[in-house]
Amino acid sequence: MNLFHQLANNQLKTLSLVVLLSIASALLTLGVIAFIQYKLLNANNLTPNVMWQFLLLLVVLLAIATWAQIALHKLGHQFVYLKRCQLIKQLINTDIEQVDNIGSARLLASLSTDIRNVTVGFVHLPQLIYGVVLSIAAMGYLAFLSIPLFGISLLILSLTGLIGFSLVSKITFYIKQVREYDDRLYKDYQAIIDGRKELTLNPHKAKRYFHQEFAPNAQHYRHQITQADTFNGFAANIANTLILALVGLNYYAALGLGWASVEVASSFALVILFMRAPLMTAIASLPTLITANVSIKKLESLALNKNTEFIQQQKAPHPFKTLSLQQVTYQYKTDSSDKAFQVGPINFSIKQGETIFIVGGNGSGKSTFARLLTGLYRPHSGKILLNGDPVQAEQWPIYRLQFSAVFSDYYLFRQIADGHGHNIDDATINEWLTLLEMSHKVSHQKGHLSDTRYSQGQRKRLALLMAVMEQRGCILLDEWAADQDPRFRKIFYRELLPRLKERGVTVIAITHDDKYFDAADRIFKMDMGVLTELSISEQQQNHSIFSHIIY
Ligand SMILES: Nc1ncnc2c1ncn2[C@@H]1O[C@H](COP(=O)(O)OP(=O)(O)OP(=O)(O)O)[C@@H](O)[C@H]1O
Repeated sequence: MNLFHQLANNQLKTLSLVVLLSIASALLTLGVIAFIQYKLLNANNLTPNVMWQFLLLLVVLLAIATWAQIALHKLGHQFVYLKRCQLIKQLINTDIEQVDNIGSARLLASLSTDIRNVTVGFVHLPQLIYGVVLSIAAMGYLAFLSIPLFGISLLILSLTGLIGFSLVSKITFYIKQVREYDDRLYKDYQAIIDGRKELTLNPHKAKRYFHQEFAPNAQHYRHQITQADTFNGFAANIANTLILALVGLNYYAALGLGWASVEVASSFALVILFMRAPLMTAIASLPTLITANVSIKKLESLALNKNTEFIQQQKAPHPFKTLSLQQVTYQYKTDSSDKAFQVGPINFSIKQGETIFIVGGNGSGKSTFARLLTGLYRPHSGKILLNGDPVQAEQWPIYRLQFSAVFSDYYLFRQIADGHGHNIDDATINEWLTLLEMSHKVSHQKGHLSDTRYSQGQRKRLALLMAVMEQRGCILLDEWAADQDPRFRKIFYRELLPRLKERGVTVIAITHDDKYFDAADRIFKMDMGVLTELSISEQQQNHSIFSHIIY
């Protein structure tokens, strides 16, 4: 079983202890039955001494059973904790292209649903282990009591197992479907939460979304889970009926056919009835265990990076001096027959301290180029040379350390840290908060911003603060000024960019602000994935000519 494999690989010692304790607990349970049978059912034996022995047996059983349960619960929760940490580290180490392919809804579904399913599976694992161990031990005891009656029991229990097995494959099928619909429901939740403004303004659209998207998915989910539960209930009822049939058959074989004495038949009935409850609980726990297994497979299907360690920087990267892209191409994957968008072949060279503007129409490939340049996407062909040396496959994590960025879909963290993850001194943070005209609004303590709930323009200023604080050689800004008011836009182009240049920082800014094109040392134009540098004369012409060239 997959769940068991993973557990065994991770926690072999504790798992062995838990299995031993479960066996001991099951054997002790049978010992209690045998004790009742041989000592308490005999009036001559009923002395205080025997009762003390009985009490001692019960106390030992209680202690061992409790120990087994606690050990297994601890083991299960420890496994889930480790799995959760491992998954997050894998996600951090996974290429952004793969993360984009999976999509945030599917990832969130896995991080919440799959982890929860695995947890629930573990909570039920003790019941399964206990039920199976007790049944095996009970069968051994039955064989000891009477071989012919044991033969009948084995036959009936094998039949139960066979029917159960065929039902389990059906239950597994439906549970897999349920998990697929979980993904779809997460997508719907995300659309409804992210699109809440649009849906609030247009209740008809909300109603349509509900009926056409959400409700069918929720109904399919309900259908599949009902099927899974129905088959599981059927499996439990069949097991229950066959066990009761076994009791009747046992009496028939003993008394009707004379295969055993009435005492042996009664002992048989007692053991079988005693075994019934744990066995039924074990069967009832099967769907949760199947679900946990489906979830583990689902987590594996995300194909996250196997590396569960944070990428360690062996040595500091060489300071950025020159960067050059030679014949670099990148093409998106496509599911449809449409030709996927491609950028390149791109030839692009820059030097430290230059201020570069990238201009181009919507969808021309500027943001794709930004991801390629910063190493988030890897070229499909061509070479990237840093300080004259080609970047090798294993060097991408080090290469990325040259850049900090504010992408158009940036995320604003509260932690302020330099490029090595260390705290920044307050004076440097305050200097930039003042330059960004945010010092009256934001405070910070121990490397944390007091808040991040500001206007779009203000949040972007804080994102720029974070990028500058990283103190990397090259800052990439994707339409940073688009959310700024005209006054601050001017400050950005006329004061902040020159200040960064003075400090030797290379700035690559994607922009549509033709009014400030003179703030750039060089301007590149992206058009349908092709990047070309504008000549000096083109750069010196007024912005109306730019609008003609670019748009
Ligand atoms: N994840 C993706 N999968 C497939 N194609 C994509 C993906 N992201 C972008 N594209 C395609 O790449 C093209 C370029 O997108 P990109 O975001 O680079 O343009 P842009 O120049 O930054 O546009 P804008 O100015 O509107 O931000 C788009 O037309 C789109 O078709």
